Amino acid sequence: MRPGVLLLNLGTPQAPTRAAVKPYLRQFLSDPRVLDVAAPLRAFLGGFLIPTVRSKRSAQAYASIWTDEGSPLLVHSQALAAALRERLDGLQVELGMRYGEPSIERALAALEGCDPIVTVPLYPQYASSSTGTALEEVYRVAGSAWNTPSLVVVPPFYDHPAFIDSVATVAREHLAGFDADFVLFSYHGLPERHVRKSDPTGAHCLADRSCCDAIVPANASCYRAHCFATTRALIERMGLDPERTETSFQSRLGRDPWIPPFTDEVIEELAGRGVKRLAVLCPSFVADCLETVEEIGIEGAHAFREAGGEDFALVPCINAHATWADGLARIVVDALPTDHRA
Ligand SMILES: C=CC1=C(C)c2cc3[nH]c(cc4nc(cc5[nH]c(cc1n2)c(C)c5CCC(=O)O)C(CCC(=O)O)=C4C)c(C)c3C=C
Ligand SMILES: [Fe+2]
Ligand SMILES: [Fe+2]
Repeated sequence: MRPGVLLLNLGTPQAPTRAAVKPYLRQFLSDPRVLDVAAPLRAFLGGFLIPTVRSKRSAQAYASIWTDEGSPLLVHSQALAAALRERLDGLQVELGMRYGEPSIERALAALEGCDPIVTVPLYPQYASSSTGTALEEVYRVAGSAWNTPSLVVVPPFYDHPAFIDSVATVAREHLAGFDADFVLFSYHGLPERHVRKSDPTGAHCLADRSCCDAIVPANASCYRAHCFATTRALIERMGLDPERTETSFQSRLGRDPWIPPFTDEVIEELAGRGVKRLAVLCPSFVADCLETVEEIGIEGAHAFREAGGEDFALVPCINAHATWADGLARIVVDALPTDHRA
């Protein structure tokens, strides 16, 4: 049988309007892997309160980044799927979004008859609220078919050379002529509780400041450990002075403790410490989206200048850059059973 490829990403509203953002937030925040509280509380917070309160501001933020082709996350993810199709002659490549359209169900229906299906969660670092929930949906849908396909799942690629090279290449191209005096690696944040839950020993993650200094069995699925591993690999690959870099976490939501330090606070502190030319990379996002373009590129840049900084450069995500499309094509081919490789 012929193999297929399923790219997974988060999903995005259909339009930058309150009417479209509200059901998107409702679906997203009703996910027990995202809001991991008792079901009645989740139904109230995620199914009603947060979408109601947040949808107006969120729709305005989406409107500020929307393109003629649509939401950046969807546009870049579709471009990556197309670039992969070109490189994987003969393989069917479909994009499935965890929330909204094109859904995982629709993508798997389009891949009917393909076997195996190489499944690629487009998240470099593992989190239950990103990779975990997308894979749970793939297993549910694929598992309900009469002829269940074989699935080959590409593992988190947080320090894979193809990913690290791509981020470094885009950064080098984008920062040519920008003499950064500090580089910030800003990752999507996560509640601390989620980090602790990913530790099978229950004793390692967040127990002390060095828990993410290396990947060990206890933090093999720890999002924070994966993020720090990405930072270490990028510092080395980009030849940066570690003293002129920092890792921080953005986009926190709600009142639970999220993993520090927080990007918005770090950006202001850096300006206060005399950093003038700040470059920011967002290596937990493979595709540019609300969290990179608006939160960092608009809000972060504004906050940095208000606090005394001079120049701010947001490095774009790897999107459908040729280096990344080449690298991902290699990752897919390497994941195929040997009798399917060209
Ligand atoms: C990079 C991986 C991601 C993790 C891990 C993640 C966890 C997580 N997110 C929320 C809440 C929100 N995230 C939102 C947007 C958003 N999140 C990711 C990725 C991860 N989230 C992306 C790529 C995007 C952008 C989507 C787009 O359309 O561009 C939003 C919606 C936007 C907003 O209103 O701010 C929310 C809400 C939680 C609670 C969480 C972990 C528990
Ligand atoms: Fe998120
Ligand atoms: Fe950890």
